[in-house]
Amino acid sequence: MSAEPSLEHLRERITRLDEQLLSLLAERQEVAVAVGKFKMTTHRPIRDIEREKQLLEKLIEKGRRQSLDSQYITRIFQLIIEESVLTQQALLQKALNQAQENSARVAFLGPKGSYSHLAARQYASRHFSHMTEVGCSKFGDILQQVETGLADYAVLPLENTSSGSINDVYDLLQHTSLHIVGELTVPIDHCILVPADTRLDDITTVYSHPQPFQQCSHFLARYPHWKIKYTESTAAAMEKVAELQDSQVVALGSEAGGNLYNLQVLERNLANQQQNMTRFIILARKPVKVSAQVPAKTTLLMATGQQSGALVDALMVLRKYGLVMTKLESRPINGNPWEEMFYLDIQANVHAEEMQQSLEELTALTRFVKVLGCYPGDNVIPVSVD
Ligand SMILES: C=C(O[C@@H]1C=C(C(=O)O)C=C[C@H]1O)C(=O)O
Repeated sequence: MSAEPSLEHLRERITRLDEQLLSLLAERQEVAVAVGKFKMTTHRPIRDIEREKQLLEKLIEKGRRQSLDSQYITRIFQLIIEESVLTQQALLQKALNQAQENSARVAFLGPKGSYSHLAARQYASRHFSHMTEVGCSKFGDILQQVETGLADYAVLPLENTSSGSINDVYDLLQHTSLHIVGELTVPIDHCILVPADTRLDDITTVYSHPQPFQQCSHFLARYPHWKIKYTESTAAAMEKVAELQDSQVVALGSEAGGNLYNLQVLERNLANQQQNMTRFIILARKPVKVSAQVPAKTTLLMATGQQSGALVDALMVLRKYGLVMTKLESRPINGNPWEEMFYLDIQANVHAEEMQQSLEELTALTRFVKVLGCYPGDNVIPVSVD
């Protein structure tokens, strides 16, 4: 009689396989770094879409023969390739900017566990071997820490796919002396975090930052009796809920953050948009050079005159030079009622000929233009095979 393998035995096998996967991922990443070094000396672009397509095609084919779903293979390898591309980008950037920082002081919103904290950690893991965390309680303080030299980098959320632009941050950018040196897009999965066993119907009070409340407004509309309490960050909400230990009082925030406060997930994936993501920017006192081998983004701040068609005229300059604008945002100018400041993200390196020509023409055409920063784009658009 052959005995069925025990659950324990099966789980041991899974654990061993996961460890092997991990070692293989680390080995692949090492090879990607070697490829990055090769590209550095041969001046080849980091991304090779054709190679990625061929890889994926073969993997899907081989996977199919082993009964693995093509969507599953695609998702996994898109993620692996993204990590490989971003690691190579960071390598080139470090060499170009002769960055010798092994350690950096990074300022972000909130105590440990906030989304900004998770973003800061993610950025630091790719760029520095050690990060000193500088948690701040206000967006303005984050910039000030770096402006005054108490920190080296500022991490700020700029826009979210559910709630749109974060206006307070845009307004602060008008007055900062710092430069944008990087961007980072982080998936945001809002969860109801609880200190003890509870049911949704038993909840009376929810703590969080205004942003998650906005991003989860459809879900929250189902529980109109819940009392909404604002905190300065999601981490501050978790801290509060962990301290109160009342099963009727919960926080809205990330699972990873909740783990740090021993809170459990009662409900997840609560944002209005299925793909809820926040784009963060990284700022420093000195601008960075962006290698011509990596995709660059340039962010401009611009005030046009108020004559008819002033904005159209400015945008026509971009069209003339074939520049792609990925974002246009307008914000009021403090003290000048009804006047607007425009923020433009352009897919180009500030040193590219067409960008320099555009800047020259925009300077002549508008009241004010300032380059807020030129930085490597982190949006690695995944290849797919149809
Ligand atoms: C590793 C390389 O760099 C990039 C990353 C790839 C990968 O991780 O498989 C494939 C192609 C490139 O876009 C490479 O060129 O081979």
